[in-house]
Amino acid sequence: MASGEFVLETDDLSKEFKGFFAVRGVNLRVRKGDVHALIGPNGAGKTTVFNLLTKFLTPTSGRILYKGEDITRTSPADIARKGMVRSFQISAVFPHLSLLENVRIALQRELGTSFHFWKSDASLAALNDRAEVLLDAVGLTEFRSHMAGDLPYGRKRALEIATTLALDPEMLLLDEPTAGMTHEDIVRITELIGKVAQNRTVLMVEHNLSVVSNLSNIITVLQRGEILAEGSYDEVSKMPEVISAYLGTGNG
Ligand SMILES: Nc1ncnc2c1ncn2[C@@H]1O[C@H](COP(=O)(O)OP(=O)(O)OP(=O)(O)O)[C@@H](O)[C@H]1O
Repeated sequence: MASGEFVLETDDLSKEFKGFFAVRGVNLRVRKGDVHALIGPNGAGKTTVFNLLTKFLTPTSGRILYKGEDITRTSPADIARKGMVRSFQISAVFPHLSLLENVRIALQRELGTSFHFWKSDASLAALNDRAEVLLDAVGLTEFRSHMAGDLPYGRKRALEIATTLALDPEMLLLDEPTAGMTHEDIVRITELIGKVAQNRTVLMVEHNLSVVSNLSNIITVLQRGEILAEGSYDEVSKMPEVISAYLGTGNG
């Protein structure tokens, strides 16, 4: 169904690697305003689905719709322009520039600025103000003059979120946002995602189930490339088929 209710939909999406279906017949429906998590045991196909949605991979068959529009063959850059942005991969952090400069560059990129426009002092000041607001939103104001490369890992990811937010995406795709983080960083980034999700739609692949239960209102569980279950965390975590998939004893 291509209605306004769903921001992102897949229609019988499949990806085959030399006879092996990493993703098979997936019909994903991401509702506007939801924080939707994609979970599943190792090898379930989460990363492949994510890469299909963000156009890092081409589907073997099926369609992807963004706000009702077929984007199956649209380039990642064009999709970003339509408002769907993948964090952590797209937004490069420049290690030898300060945090403020990193966010400013992202803002300039978003605006597709002509050089001349930004030559005026007023527009440069406006850019600085917006960069400060974004740094504040991710809790990095006190580090604004530090070089990005000097930041610890968790804060670097927060900076990446700030540069992603500079694009003002309607829909944010997060690929394992807490991977490799310390407990303290996880708490901080979870809070941050909760905050930035307030006026957007978020789809995230996440291994940490406590992060999933804290943040997402709907969860799709994948197993062997197919959707096994869907529902709230409370619902899916009680389903015997989900429990057995996670215990590695499920036979589908
Ligand atoms: N490029 C590829 N060529 C061949 N097989 C692949 C390729 N990419 C993924 N696969 C296979 O597809 C299946 C799904 O992989 P995928 O990485 O999507 O799973 P995942 O759910 O993200 O797993 P994990 O939790 O371990 O990251 C796996 O069996 C994997 O070996």
